[in-house]
Amino acid sequence: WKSPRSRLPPGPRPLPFIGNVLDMPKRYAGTDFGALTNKYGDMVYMNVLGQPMLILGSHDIALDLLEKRSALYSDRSQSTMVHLGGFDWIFSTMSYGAWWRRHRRAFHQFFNLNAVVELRSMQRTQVNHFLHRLLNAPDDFSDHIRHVFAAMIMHAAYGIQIAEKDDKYVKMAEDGIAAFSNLLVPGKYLVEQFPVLRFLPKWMPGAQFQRDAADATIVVHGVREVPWARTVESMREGTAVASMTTTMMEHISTLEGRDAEEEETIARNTTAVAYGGGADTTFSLIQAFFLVLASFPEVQEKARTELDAVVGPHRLPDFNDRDALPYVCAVIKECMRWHAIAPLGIPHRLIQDDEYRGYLIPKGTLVIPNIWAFSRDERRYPDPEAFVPERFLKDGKLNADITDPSEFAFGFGRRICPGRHFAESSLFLTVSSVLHTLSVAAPLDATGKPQRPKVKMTAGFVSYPEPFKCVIKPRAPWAEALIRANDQLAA
Ligand code: HEM
Repeated sequence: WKSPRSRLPPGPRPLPFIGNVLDMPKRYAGTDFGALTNKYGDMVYMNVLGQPMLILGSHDIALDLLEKRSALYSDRSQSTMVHLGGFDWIFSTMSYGAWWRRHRRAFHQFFNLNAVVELRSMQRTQVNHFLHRLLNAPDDFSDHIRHVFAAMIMHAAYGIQIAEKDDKYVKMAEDGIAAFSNLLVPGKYLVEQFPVLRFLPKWMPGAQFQRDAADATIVVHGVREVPWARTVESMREGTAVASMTTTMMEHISTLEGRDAEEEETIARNTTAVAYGGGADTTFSLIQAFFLVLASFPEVQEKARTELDAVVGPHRLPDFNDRDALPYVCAVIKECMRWHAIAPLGIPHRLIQDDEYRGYLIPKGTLVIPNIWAFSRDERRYPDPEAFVPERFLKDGKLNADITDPSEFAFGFGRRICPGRHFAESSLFLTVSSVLHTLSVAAPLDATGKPQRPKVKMTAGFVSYPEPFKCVIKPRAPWAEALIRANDQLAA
């Protein structure tokens, strides 16, 4: 016979009242949780202020629980602050159930593998603008990366063409992400542990959370209502560009009563979620890609040899070239492995007691896949801190025996990222076009020696490389001419 506690997976001993609060990550969550995995094994159980948590240090266990048992492991924890701040329409935070499923289905309709093909010509136009901006103002590369993915998503969701600078819709969406992240800072709001506090009136001392939540609700309006209303208005005027919003509105116009009302709510919610889910994540990966180029010059050399042979100097690479560009594809895979964009994914919540490998996993446990640790698994990826695209290749082709990082970077099971096909096509076009036309190098110091940027990633739900400098130039006169010929952006 084993006591219930000894049947739980191993983990650090909890302290009275606070449990394992002191064992929570202090800096970069991937490495801090990775250290617990090294000590206790691939399943680490903790209890933080009454909330059970299970940290998964192995990709195989994540697949066993979050994919094979996804009927049990697809819920999310509910946050009082997200609710009070008016953000509970974001379906990535919704409980597992019929309402979430309807959102997910609506979203999937526009971003599934076949549907994203429709978005390719828009992506092409945006990447051409991006190359042109890099040519005109190379030092602002980080702003251009943010702009290109913001432009793609605003176009796909609303048919809105954003301004070159200080776009008001992008500003609203960014404010929304900031307000949402602020509400979710771990440990910031006591009301998360003691939901009864939500009844404190706003003016009471200690009710700052009420005021913060009220401020957030104002931002929500900008994210969810303003771009939507603008597109509906342009539909009335007959000037709307085809988008997720116009297609959904056309369908809604065939419905009546409650059906129409519910579908419209779902449509507003899913269009507004696209920016929050997609802009930061893709930005983070391309930022890491530029860091790689400035840090490992040999990668560019090898990619160019492949691109010169397959694409040549008279055109830009396109989606149809993907199969003929295994090295470029391996660079993208290695970027996704080397830099864990969402190091802990989004935790899944277990809806009933479960047993796995002889351990009890209690109902309500938050299961956290340590995606960063999966990407550092030395059995799969020897010398994991090195940037080696060749690890994905065998005899000049992609090697199907090596785990593709997109099998864990986008999460798991029924909650797997529904924007992954769109993300992957955006990444391919951006990476291949930059490699084909531009040279990205480390800045030189006073003695003319390259100053390789420091590789440091930010902590947080989405992790980015810390700001760095690089020198961007056209790789040859033909490349500059090609960029200018393919894009009419004002100089
Ligand atoms: C490289 C880019 C991206 C990465 C690494 C990424 C990663 C993730 C991860 C790890 C999750 C959590 C999955 C889970 O719970 O197991 C997720 C969920 C989600 N992602 Fe992405 N994502 C990316 C791009 C996008 C894009 C472009 C969109 C939208 C167009 C998007 C929309 C979403 C949404 C809506 C969810 C919530 C799904 C749900 O809870 O049902 N993501 N993503």
